[in-house]
Amino acid sequence: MTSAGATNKLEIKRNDIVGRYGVAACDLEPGELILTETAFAYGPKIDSPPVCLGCYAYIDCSNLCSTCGWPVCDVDCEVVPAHKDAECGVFANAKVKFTPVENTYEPCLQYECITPLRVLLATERDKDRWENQVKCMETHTEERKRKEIWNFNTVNIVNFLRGPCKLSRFDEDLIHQVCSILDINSFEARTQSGNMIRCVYPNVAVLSHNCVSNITHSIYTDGWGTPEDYRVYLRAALPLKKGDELFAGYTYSMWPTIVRREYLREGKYFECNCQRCTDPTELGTHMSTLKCTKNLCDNGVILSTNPLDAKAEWKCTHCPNTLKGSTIRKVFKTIQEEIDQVESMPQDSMSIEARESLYRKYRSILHPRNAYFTVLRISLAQMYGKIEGYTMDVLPDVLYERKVELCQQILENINILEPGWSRLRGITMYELHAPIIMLARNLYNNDVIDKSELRAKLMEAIELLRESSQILILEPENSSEGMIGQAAMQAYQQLSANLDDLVENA
Ligand SMILES: C[S@@+](CC[C@H](N)C(=O)[O-])C[C@H]1O[C@@H](n2cnc3c(N)ncnc32)[C@H](O)[C@@H]1O
Repeated sequence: MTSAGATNKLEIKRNDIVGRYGVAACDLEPGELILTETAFAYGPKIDSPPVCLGCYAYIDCSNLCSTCGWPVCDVDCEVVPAHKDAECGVFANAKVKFTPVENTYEPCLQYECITPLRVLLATERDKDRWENQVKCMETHTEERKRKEIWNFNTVNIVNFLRGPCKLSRFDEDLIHQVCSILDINSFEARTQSGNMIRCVYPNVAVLSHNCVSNITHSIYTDGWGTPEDYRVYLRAALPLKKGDELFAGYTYSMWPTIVRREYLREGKYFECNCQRCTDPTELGTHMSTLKCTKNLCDNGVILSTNPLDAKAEWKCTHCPNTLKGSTIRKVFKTIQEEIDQVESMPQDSMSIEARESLYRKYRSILHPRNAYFTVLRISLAQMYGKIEGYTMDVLPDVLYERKVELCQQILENINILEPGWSRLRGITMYELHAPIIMLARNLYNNDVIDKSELRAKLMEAIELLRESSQILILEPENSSEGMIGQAAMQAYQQLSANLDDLVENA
């Protein structure tokens, strides 16, 4: 298979269960580029609030494009090709103006048509790619016809584009097909404004899902809205052999099984039966596990009797206590809502305390390695050392120790759930190196460790920086991960060059 920028390292196969899927066409090293491609089209996500149609930043909608009358930041964003050469001309010709909205933070119905419209226009502009790569993408049309989304799209996208937008040249089936292609196959990309958009990559989207993926993808953003913007790079995360199936992760890997499977069933129309989903302990990570809270129970844990059935009972390993699958789902929903609330707070000392307080609150019911603790650990590990009042230079030893513990616990789960060169591994290793150095210095200054132990600790930090920079240096230079990669590389070089002096003069 070839396409502009693609390589010959991906072979596309087909079976009756998943349809098309991808395998390695040759042996691959971790970090090795498998393929790169531009997006066929990209634009706002479903349920997007009104964002600038040039750069996707949140806006108050007071500035409108002088050609079409839809929201943009300023004249620079008006002329971004992704907007100017797409919906701008359609809306201007049809005199379809943006209707002001009361709350600019709420999802805006008028925006639902933007990305489907961009894809429709791309079917005409890039006919070959549409015919050869995009038209054949999975749509799950029959299942979707039975769902609410079908009527929603008929009213808000099909009728709107064919009616007021005067685009009757696109027939109803094609518009529905495009909406389905977007829902089943889109990848999310972070724009320079920090907001997420969705992009269609026909080759990368061939990969099947597995809850333990073996590839990584990075999306490069220059922000100018050209076809090169949002180019994707697909890489191997692990050493892979020719013929090995390549698996993407369609869900957040740190969600528990019941939540991942629900997302895949509702949004991607399949039941995931991977090894991780089948195992009640999630490959020994205990991401779904709860503690038994029965008074007389001695250290029992609650596990699903059949993780492939959301309605199956959950049972204690040590006592007769049982719970319904629906009860567990409700517990997870409540915890997720509380975490979402904390995550919407400004990142300051209060939000650190709010996370620690959630951590304490759920200690009696969740297994120490449960997914929601991992989610809290990931943000806490990145906040200790950065947030005002908690910067590295002022943290007491006990909080260096807390940061080390958080990072090590995250890495234990990453080793199993995101093996190889994952971004989260790179970031966590970077976060871990600093408290190790600070603690080692303090321990040495207080005569708790000697020079050889100090050297060993510094070498541990150097190794973390080496691995972190190796992973993150592959990320786009202007992304937060890419910047951490550059900082890790610099710190690695400096620390390696000065190790002897640092130990001698400590
Ligand atoms: C992004 S597409 C992947 C490419 C698709 N197989 C094709 O033929 O175009 C996602 C769809 O592939 C199928 N799929 C992906 N991973 C799967 C899995 N682990 N088990 C079953 N079906 C899967 C589902 O139909 C899903 O909606």
